[in-house]
Amino acid sequence: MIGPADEFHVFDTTLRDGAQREGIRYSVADKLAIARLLDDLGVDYVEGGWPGALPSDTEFFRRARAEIDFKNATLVAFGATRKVGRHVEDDPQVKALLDAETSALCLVAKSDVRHVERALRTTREENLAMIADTVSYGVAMGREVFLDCEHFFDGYRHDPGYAAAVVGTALEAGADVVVLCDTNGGMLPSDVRDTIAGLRERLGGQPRLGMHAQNDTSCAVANTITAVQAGVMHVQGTANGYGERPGNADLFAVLGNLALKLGLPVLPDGGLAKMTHVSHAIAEIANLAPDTHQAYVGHAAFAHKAGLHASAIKVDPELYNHVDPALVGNDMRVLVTEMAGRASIELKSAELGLDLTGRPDVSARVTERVKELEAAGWSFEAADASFELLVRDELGSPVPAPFTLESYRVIVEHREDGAVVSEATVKVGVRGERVIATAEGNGPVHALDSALRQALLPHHPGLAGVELADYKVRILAGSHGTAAVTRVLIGSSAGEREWTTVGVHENVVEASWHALVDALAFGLSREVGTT
Ligand SMILES: CC(=O)SCCNC(=O)CCNC(=O)[C@H](O)C(C)(C)COP(=O)(O)OP(=O)(O)OC[C@H]1O[C@@H](n2cnc3c(N)ncnc32)[C@H](O)[C@@H]1OP(=O)(O)O
Ligand SMILES: CC(=O)C(=O)O
Repeated sequence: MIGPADEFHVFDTTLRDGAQREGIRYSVADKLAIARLLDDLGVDYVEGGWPGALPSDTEFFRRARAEIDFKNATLVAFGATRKVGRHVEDDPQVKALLDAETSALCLVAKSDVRHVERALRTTREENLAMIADTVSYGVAMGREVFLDCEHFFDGYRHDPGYAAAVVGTALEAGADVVVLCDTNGGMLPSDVRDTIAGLRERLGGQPRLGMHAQNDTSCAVANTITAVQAGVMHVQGTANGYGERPGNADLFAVLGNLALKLGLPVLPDGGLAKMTHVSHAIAEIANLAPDTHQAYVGHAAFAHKAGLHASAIKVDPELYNHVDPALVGNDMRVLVTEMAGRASIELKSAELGLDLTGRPDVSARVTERVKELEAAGWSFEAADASFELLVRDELGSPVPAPFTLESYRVIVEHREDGAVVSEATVKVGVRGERVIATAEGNGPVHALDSALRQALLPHHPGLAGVELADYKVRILAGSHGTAAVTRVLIGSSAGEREWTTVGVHENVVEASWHALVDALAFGLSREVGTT
């Protein structure tokens, strides 16, 4: 049923439907940057927004014309069919659409008779005339015209004859593709399959159909793939599934599935491998955290936690990956947690450059220590640096401690004027010298960090480049009669390099101290050697 691959369209609506997501507010510069990323990825169409409705979209089209030299994509302006009772030539919104000077237009039209009668407050015939007039006018103006049939699936269920008449009218008027929209996002794949089969039977021939799926049942990607299997030759989607309400079909999952499962060459050579980068770059521009667990492109899309998975992956990564992560520009990772077995430990160590081949004693001891520590509240999943220190320890080549601790002390002072100041004193041995240093900070950990650096810096100048970038605390409820403990994760950075360490103790300051000392020791071992 899948049509010819060279006729297939990938139509991105990140800048139109994607911008309808709560919390997203793109500037014109953001939109231009996203359009460039999508063009570079290799989609066929980029729907840029609604000129005439949003002043910033009008401005976007003006600047895109002047500033972007599209290599792969055609820019599309979105708008509605003419207003009820208006001549299409006199409709200011239609004029604004044409003034965007794109070679392609996407018109939204009503295809559910209930919307025609209640929302447009007009007749069935007038709606068909609005569609025919606007499509044929766009075609006469030399534009490629797509028609989005709003609420097509609900409309077809309610009155299949009318919904099919809308599609037929648009095709007769010259629409290049008529897009069936699940606007309320309530369909299941079986609804999509049966509706498209019924529509094709009514229309006969090879109607050029597309699919636009909202994600209200979490089926938008599945519905899009089903529509392709049912014969549509144009798919719409948005980067990371951004869109109105729960969103739209995630374009990256749609593309991954079409290319890697159905063998459709949906992107130019090399495009698929750009998906992970493009997904994350667009999330950054949208000012949203990338979804770690997003299919294909999420940081955890190929992250394996269970020991049994790792033991098979060690033999052959294909055994537990549905595709090679490199095909979509992603990486496989092995996570070390209490669910790890020896294979997880060996794979993770290899990832960190530590070869445990021929050292089953070390893998076994590390596995045992990880399980014990995780049971006590430690978490190595995000703390690769602490894991590496532990493995080096068991390998007999520990990272040298940059100092020996005599004692530390922290006080928190609440002053009469309401100011709260922390002060820390550390007494340490560094290269045979006893050093005492005191520092203030805006919190106890900051004060400790400052005092420790003050003591160490003259002997370890490399520490100057190490920064504390993140600090996370979690109280873990005690189990089996034990007291609650505090887990601290410290994220550190030096230039481009970042690492995380973990500390656990009943006392938050002591937990922080463990994470801090490991952070500095690890940083020194990487940045400036340990001498
Ligand atoms: C399913 C979708 O997501 S489609 C994309 C929807 N996107 C947006 O709505 C974002 C941009 N929208 C806007 O800026 C505004 O809604 C505008 C500029 C389009 C219209 O604003 P207003 O003129 O103030 O009208 P309002 O939004 O209240 O109502 C929409 C009007 O368009 C009419 N309309 C709705 N769909 C269509 C259509 N397919 N064809 C023609 N007219 C339509 C409505 O009947 C209503 O007409 P009325 O003014 O005679 O009552
Ligand atoms: C056109 C569109 O965004 C919809 O029907 O959902």
